[in-house]
Order: sequence, then structure tokens, then C-alpha cells
Amino acid sequence: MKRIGILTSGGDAPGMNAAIRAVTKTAIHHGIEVFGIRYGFAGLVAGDFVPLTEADVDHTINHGGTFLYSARFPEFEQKEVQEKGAAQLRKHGIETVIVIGGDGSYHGALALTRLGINSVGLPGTIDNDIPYTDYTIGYDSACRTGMDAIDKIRDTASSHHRVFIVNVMGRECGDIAMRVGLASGADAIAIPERPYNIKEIAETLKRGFANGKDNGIVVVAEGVMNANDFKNELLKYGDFDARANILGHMQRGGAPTVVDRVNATKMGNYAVKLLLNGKGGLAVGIENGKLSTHDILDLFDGKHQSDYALLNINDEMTK
Ligand SMILES: Nc1ncnc2c1ncn2[C@@H]1O[C@H](COP(=O)(O)OP(=O)(O)OP(=O)(O)O)[C@@H](O)[C@H]1O
Ligand SMILES: O=P(O)(O)OC[C@H]1O[C@](O)(CO)[C@@H](O)[C@@H]1O
Ligand SMILES: [Mg+2]
Repeated sequence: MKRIGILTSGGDAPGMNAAIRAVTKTAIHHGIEVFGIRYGFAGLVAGDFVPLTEADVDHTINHGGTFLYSARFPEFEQKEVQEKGAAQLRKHGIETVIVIGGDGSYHGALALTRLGINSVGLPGTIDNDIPYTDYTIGYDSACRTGMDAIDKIRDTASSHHRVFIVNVMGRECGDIAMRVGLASGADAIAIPERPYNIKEIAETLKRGFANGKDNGIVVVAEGVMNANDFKNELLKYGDFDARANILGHMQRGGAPTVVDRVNATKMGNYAVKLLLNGKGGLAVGIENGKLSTHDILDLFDGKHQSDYALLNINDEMTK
């Protein structure tokens, strides 16, 4: 193997640059050239390749976003478009690819492997919704950002004796909501995978005020309901002064945390070694603190194991 390609795909996540850096520096130290493929699978098909040197990845470990840019390019689901992508790689002498992205991006990595370009997937998404990894790259940073935002929201909530309903990201996965909710001391957390009871949440908030609390915080994953709608539902059961706040894309930005930088570096380094050993069609993860690999195919059958104990702990303390 002489050349590795690397791309980022789907929603960006803090720590993607740290992974690109780790791949680049590891590969170069093994005498392998690295090509950055810009704009995900769209850039792959267009042949938007840039050679990466150690200088190119210097001072990137601390930056959010992805300097290779990302894209959603549904055309890559078509076999003939995938073949064009593989042809571009062959034309440039690139024999292997590392794909950093979410579940959708893994389909692209598998398609390339089936076309003879060994590819390895790294879990890059703030959602933490990938099977066989306890942490995705970006999840910890997004949680920190969500926690910081709610700390600030609580200051103003307290000053006005208000309830705030805060939407965090997660269309189908409540991991961000649970971890941010627990870390910011929320009165209630609502996630898409578990039933919730708005009347019960209103009772919890009322009890809090009756016991001398001066604020209420409800963390709601975006997949559950829009924060404004949730607020309106809540007001049917209690006469609160309430506001809704949607954190949105700010959760995808900012400097990556220590956890994300270290995980991204470990996984990027490991991915290069897998390719050096002729492996492909694999997804890298971190399970129980250790690097792991699984066939990408297994990921499509598997389901991410969320730590619902976080929700149970919060319920036990607040209900
Ligand atoms: N079935 C598929 N076959 C080949 N390529 C795919 C497939 N599904 C998705 N992709 C490629 O991966 C890209 C990213 O997928 P998607 O938009 O689902 O985001 P993701 O990787 O799941 O990340 P996130 O959900 O965190 O934003 C798509 O735009 C497309 O280029
Ligand atoms: O940036 P877009 O395409 O609006 O996607 C937003 C979605 O991406 C995610 O952040 C995943 O990256 C989801 O949590 C969110 O719903
Ligand atoms: Mg996805």
C-alpha cells in the first residue's frame, strides 16, 4: 500500500480534524502518502484530492469542524456513482480509504471495499448513535457545549423563576439529551427511545418551585418534540413562566474536548494499521475503553447500546 485517501462525510463533528491528523501523521511515518478527499463522497466522485503533509495537519487537533469539508451526497447510493468514485481513486493510485462519518457514511465505505478499495470507517458524529462504540468522535464535545449552554440558561432562568425547555440534537438517539441533562442537573429529560409523561414532568417542576427552587430545566432531544411545542404541552398542566430554547448547530462546533481528541487520535492511528495489514470493510470503535473492530455489515444489523442508566438515575433523583 502506497497511498491512503481520507474523507469526512455527513454532519461534521469536533474531533474530525484530530482524526485526519492522526491518520496523516501515522501513515507518513510508515512511508505512505495521504490524500485528503474534500467534500465527502461528492469530492471523491469529482476527484477533489489534495496531498496532505505533516505541516498541513499541524495545529488542527484543537479546531472544530473538518478542514476537508463534509457533504451529504445521496447520489453515492447508486452503484454507477460508486464505480466512478473507485475509478477516481485508481486513477490517482489511491488503494485504500478511511471514511470518518456516521451510519450513512459507513454504507459508502462498504461500497468502496466491495469495489476493491479497502476502506475503514471511523465513527464521526455528535449523535453517538453508532453500534459497537461507546463514544463517537464529537459526542463528548457536543455534550460539553450543551452543558455550558444550559449552565448559562439556568442563570437567567433562576433570575426570573422560569422554566426552560431546551432542545438538544438527536433525531433518533437520546444520548446527548441524557448526558447533558444529567451533567447540567436537569429536572427532567425526554428522549425518543423511552416514553415520557408531560403531566408528570409538570408535577416535578411544580414540586421544585414549592420546595424553594427558583428555576426549572427540561432537556428534550430534538427527535421527541420541538421545544416550543413541548412548552405549550407543559403549560396545559402548570402555570409556569416558561421559555423554549433550541440549541441547534452550535452543538456541532467548537474545540474538541480531551476525550474527543484522544479517541480520534487513537482510532485514526489504528485505522492506518488495519489498512497496512490488508484489512477493509471494518468499523473502528472504542468499547469499554479499548479499541475494537467490527465488520461494517454487522453495524447495519446492530443497534447502538445507549446508557439508559443515566435516565434512570435522573428519574430517581427528580420524580
Ligand atoms: N446506502 C448508501 N450507500 C452509499 N453511500 C451512502 C449510503 N447512505 C449514505 N451514503 C453516503 O454517506 C453520506 C452521509 O450519510 P448521512 O447523510 O446519512 O450522514 P451520516 O454519515 O449518517 O452522518 P450523520 O447522521 O451524523 O450526519 C451520504 O450523503 C452519502 O454520500
Ligand atoms: O446539519 P443538518 O444537515 O441540518 O443535520 C442536522 C442533524 O445532524 C446531526 O447533528 C448529526 O450530525 C443531528 O443530530 C441533526 O438532527
Ligand atoms: Mg446518520
